Amino acid sequence: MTDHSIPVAATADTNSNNNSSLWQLSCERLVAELPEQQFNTWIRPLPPAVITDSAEAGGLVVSLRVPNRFKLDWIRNQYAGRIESILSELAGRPARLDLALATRDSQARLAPAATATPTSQPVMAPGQVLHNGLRPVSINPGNQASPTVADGTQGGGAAMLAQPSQQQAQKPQSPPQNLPPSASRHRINSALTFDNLVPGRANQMARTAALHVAGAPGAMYNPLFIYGGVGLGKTHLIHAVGNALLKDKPDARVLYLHAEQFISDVVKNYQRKTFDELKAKYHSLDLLLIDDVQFFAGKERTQEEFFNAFEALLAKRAHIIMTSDTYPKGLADIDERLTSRFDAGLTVAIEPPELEMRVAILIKKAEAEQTPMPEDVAFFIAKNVRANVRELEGALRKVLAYSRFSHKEINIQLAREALKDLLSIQNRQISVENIQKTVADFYKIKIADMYSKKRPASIARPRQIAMYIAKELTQKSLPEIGELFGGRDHTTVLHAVRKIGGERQKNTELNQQLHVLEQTLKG
Ligand SMILES: Nc1ncnc2c1ncn2[C@@H]1O[C@H](COP(=O)(O)OP(=O)(O)OP(=O)(O)O)[C@@H](O)[C@H]1O
Repeated sequence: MTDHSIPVAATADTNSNNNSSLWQLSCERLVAELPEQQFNTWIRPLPPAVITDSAEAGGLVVSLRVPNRFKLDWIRNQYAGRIESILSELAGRPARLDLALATRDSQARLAPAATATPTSQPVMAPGQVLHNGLRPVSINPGNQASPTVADGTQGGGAAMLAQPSQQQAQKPQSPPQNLPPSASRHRINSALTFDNLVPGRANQMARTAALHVAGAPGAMYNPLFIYGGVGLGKTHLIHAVGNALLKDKPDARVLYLHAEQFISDVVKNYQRKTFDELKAKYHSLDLLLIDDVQFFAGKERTQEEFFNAFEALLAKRAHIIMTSDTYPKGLADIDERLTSRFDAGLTVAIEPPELEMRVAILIKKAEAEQTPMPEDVAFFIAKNVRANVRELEGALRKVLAYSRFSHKEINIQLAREALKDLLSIQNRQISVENIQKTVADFYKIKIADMYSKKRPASIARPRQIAMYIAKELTQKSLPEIGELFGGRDHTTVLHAVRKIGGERQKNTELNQQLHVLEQTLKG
């Protein structure tokens, strides 16, 4: 069902090549990063990954099959996070690793990573698409996941990536376990609901608006435009709306799709000259949930077709919810007649979650894995992993795997060990000095002005922004920060933190600048 390849390819060959070269490129990065012996022991012997694009997972699902339990635990524990971030970076989309034991059948086809041929050796049958929703398979090593089979009737990239294995090709295809029978039609991931979306200040407005739409689509807030940085729960939220509406009205015509799927639909229909089909598909919906519309940038034909669908849907009071990494006016290379329409309903941001919300998310996610998480450990992780919820999940996964692998109970010491790479990277990168330099560069002031007593707004404001970021991204206390800003009083720092934090909620441009600065600092 989630059927396009990486990035959007038209032929089976291109898909396989993209698939394989993405994995090869990641291996090249790992060769450069890891000590030779580690790479040769753990990574080189792996068969090439099978990479599919999964709307449910909100990005790429990278399926790696490992020959034994020991290796599985070790790779999951030591390398999974890094492999995911390399692949995400290379593909320009979130990538999630689905690690599992190789079946006997697939073992026969294991080939060393470094000798991967341009065509991958996938472990799936044609028409099968890896489905792991957003439930990380890797949290549960008891799950010896041969990939769950999802509906592949839409055909397309992922199906074309796969080569049949005798045994699997004969298996009857059953619907994925955690999706309702209609899910393939709606492309909604039933695992992403309001129930398991932790509320907090960071998503308050977006969640409230989304609940409203789910209860009365077509009424208020149409279109609803949700924006925010990576991994903050935008995809989760719009799936939640779809699930809530379908629970109430199972016959509602709802469709979730990633913007790239719309692009690839336009391309397909353009080639086949079947625009009526495109219209029939999109113009008849009651609720369209479309993720990452920033991907429409520079795609004129797509923008035109989306404009038509948009107008048709609004005219019949169908609801449209979009997500993006930036607010409508900040979208580059998208026609203004579209961006102004995006802004015509309600535009809301999702912010990075604050500490308490991060703790609540960790506890909830651990509960879902039937592993109680001591509160002090949740605080420890939440204090150290601030970037976004996806990273928080990654850290949780590491801690759980480490505990399981080492047969030790979860406590702060264990979490510290499990996350030591991550912690050392953070400590290295985010110092107050680094923040001062980055902010000074960004606003084109001298670094010395961070410590000076100068008061013109062009200097005082960046200084306040740097203080705010220092409080957000470091463990320093207010007096310590004040000291590092030319011996200022802690009340000055508190004033800056409150002022910039408050403005951030209302001022989209400032919010955007802060996102850029935070991402830069987090590397
Ligand atoms: N408030 C929350 N409560 C529980 N889980 C959350 C919350 N916010 C995000 N998540 C989880 O974090 C992960 C990333 O969320 P999601 O994919 O929705 O992010 P996104 O904003 O769409 O990111 P991207 O822009 O990279 O696609 C998902 O597993 C999601 O379930």
